[in-house]
Amino acid sequence: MDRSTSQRPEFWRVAQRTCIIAAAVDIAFFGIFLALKSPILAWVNVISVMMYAVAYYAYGKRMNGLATSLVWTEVVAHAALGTVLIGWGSGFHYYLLMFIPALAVTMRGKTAVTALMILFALYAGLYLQSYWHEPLQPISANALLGVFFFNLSVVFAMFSYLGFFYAKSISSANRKLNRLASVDELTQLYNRRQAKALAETELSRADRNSLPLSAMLLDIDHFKLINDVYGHDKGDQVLQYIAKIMQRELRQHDIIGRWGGEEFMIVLPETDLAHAEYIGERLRNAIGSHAWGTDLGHEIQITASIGISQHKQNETFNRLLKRADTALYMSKSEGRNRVTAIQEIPKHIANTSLER
Ligand SMILES: Nc1nc2c(ncn2[C@@H]2O[C@H](COP(=O)(O)OP(=O)(O)OP(=O)(O)O)[C@@H](O)[C@H]2O)c(=O)[nH]1
Repeated sequence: MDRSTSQRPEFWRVAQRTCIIAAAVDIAFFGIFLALKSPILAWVNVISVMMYAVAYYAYGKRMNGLATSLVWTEVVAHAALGTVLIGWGSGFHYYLLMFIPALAVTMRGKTAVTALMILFALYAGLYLQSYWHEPLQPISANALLGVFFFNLSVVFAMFSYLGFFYAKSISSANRKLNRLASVDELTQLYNRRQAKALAETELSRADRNSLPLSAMLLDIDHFKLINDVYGHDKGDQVLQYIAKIMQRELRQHDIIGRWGGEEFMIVLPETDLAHAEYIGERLRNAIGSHAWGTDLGHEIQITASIGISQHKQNETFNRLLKRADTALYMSKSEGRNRVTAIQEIPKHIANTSLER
């Protein structure tokens, strides 16, 4: 039927649920029209209930096209018969209006415009028919008023239900999009863009409140070797598990982001250099002491190198990160599996063109 809803099973679940509501309304109508001595309309409702039962079953079996056609046929036929038999004042035509949002949401472009025009023609045609012709089976004015309010209430309730459903789908789609835009799929940590944005917010907060803050870069040692020897999947598993270790070892409000392939960036608010170094050691130990089993049946040693620096009042995030990066470079060049915390870039490194 459409492209937009084909990937949204919840849409079809709502359509299926609507069949139950509609069938319940038709059962009520069966009683009402028998009481009003309108047997034709009463038995029309029995056929409607049967159609909704088949549509419900078809939605359950994912025969969405068939189910939707049945619902369409029932609503159009019911609205037309109700209007022709007891008049426009019955309010049966309101049910047709429920197709406006349904069509606009589920169809696209010319198909949607054509379907909406057909719906308009049907609605206007029904009005003109009742304008030019008297109802075939009129009921008393009071009964007509009762039927009108019943129909109005049902349509009101269904519109509200659909409105809440569409609003819920939009906000859940937005949440998914935001998540996709800010989270790294493999590790479920913040991606680089989001980690940087959050880090910059924390930096301003630290500046405003004169609080210490440290940044840490953590890079897995010889990761290429892990991929080469044990395969890319094993490499992915290692990245995922290291993300878990970091989440376990760090505080809730620390920012952990995947900065690049096998490199992670961590911002530790309200943490000075000495304390950040202690946390870095704790992380390094947790990674190094973990039993990393392999499919080959033996364990491998995985280690990480860490570089840390503390934020200076009013400096940019890039400057802070540059020092943490230099510290990481020092950890790597001094043999890896170590933590280096610096507050100034050593002269002998500053004088060389360090580009990592
Ligand atoms: N499995 C996996 N590997 C990745 C991913 N992203 C990057 N890598 C790999 O990470 C490796 C990084 O290699 P290098 O930059 O040479 O670093 P290294 O081998 O860890 O060496 P040192 O950092 O110097 O200890 C490369 O082989 C990348 O292909 C990923 O998402 N999954």
